[in-house]
Amino acid sequence: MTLAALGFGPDFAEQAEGASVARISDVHRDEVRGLTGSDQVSLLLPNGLKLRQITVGDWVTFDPESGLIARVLDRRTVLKRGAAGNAARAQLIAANVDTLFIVTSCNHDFNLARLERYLALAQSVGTTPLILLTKADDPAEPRNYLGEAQGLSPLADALALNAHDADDLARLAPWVQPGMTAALVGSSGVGKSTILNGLTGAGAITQGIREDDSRGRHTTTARALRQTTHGGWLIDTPGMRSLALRDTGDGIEQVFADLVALEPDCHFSDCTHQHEPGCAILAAVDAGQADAARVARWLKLRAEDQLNTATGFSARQKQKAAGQRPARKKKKKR
Ligand SMILES: Nc1nc2c(ncn2[C@@H]2O[C@H](COP(=O)(O)OP(=O)(O)OP(=O)(O)O)[C@@H](O)[C@H]2O)c(=O)[nH]1
Ligand SMILES: [Zn+2]
Repeated sequence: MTLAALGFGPDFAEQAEGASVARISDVHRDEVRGLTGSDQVSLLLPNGLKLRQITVGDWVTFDPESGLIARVLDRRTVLKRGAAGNAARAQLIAANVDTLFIVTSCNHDFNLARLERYLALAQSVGTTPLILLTKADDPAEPRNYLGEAQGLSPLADALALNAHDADDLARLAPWVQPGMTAALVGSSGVGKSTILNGLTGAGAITQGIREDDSRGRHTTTARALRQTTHGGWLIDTPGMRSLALRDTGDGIEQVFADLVALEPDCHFSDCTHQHEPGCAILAAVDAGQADAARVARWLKLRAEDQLNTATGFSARQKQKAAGQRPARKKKKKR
């Protein structure tokens, strides 16, 4: 396997300046592992680098003698969420992800608001979203889930599949070719492990570690970078029960671009689109051009993002306040 097949590119090579590099494959409380293309290595954190500052998918330079990490290379993309119990503190989920596989199933898990949340997350970090609807083989479900998911946003496509079916899974091959990285997100029980096992050809070995969490629930806690049979990479992010948005304002604007475009037509510049006279959004709802439920989901998502982002006072906001262009914007254009 080559470094290029692991996703290493000229942007990382330039930063590494010839030092030994590894891609982080596993982050556990007591062990960090990486892949170098030829080896799997055990890595140590230097003083000053905290476990929560690195994540699966990261590229690092390290000392091959000691295994000590020297530096974490600037990420192309990074997925994060509000930490459990404290939404304003960011928790890293995965780095250098090209495609976000947003997994839901054709049953009670299917939830438009949650899908919009994940779409906003994908857009805000510049990863390509793909909605995967599992359990499409369930005969008890007459609802047109695929149609509803495809209708959510022109930014995202959706596929319906049976995660146990090899031919269905083979349709995901274009997103997991050598050098490419996809990450699975979605609620517990929707089929992420089934997709991971199917695409990596692994059985019980990569079944993840099930541990009792504090609430006595069983959740897969292993988060890892695994190679698929197509040569590319897949990151599972199990046990993500909640997804608190922070710092995804850009993504929300893109997912609801049609509504955002109407805002300048509101009579009041600080219109909340809830009761004001002359509101262009309410007018669009009345005229049947906008869906009231979708407008409500948009306002709720935006309020949540603003709250979490403001309390955290992110680096990006600071940059914005200082009149600088956030670095992330530039990267999206590649
Ligand atoms: N019939 C059918 N069953 C599926 C499908 N996908 C997953 N399942 C089943 O649904 C259950 C949950 O699937 P998992 O793959 O463990 O779900 P998960 O998303 O990894 O769940 P966590 O590890 O808790 O995050 C298992 O019993 C799977 O066999 C599908 O497409 N069709
Ligand atoms: Zn308005």
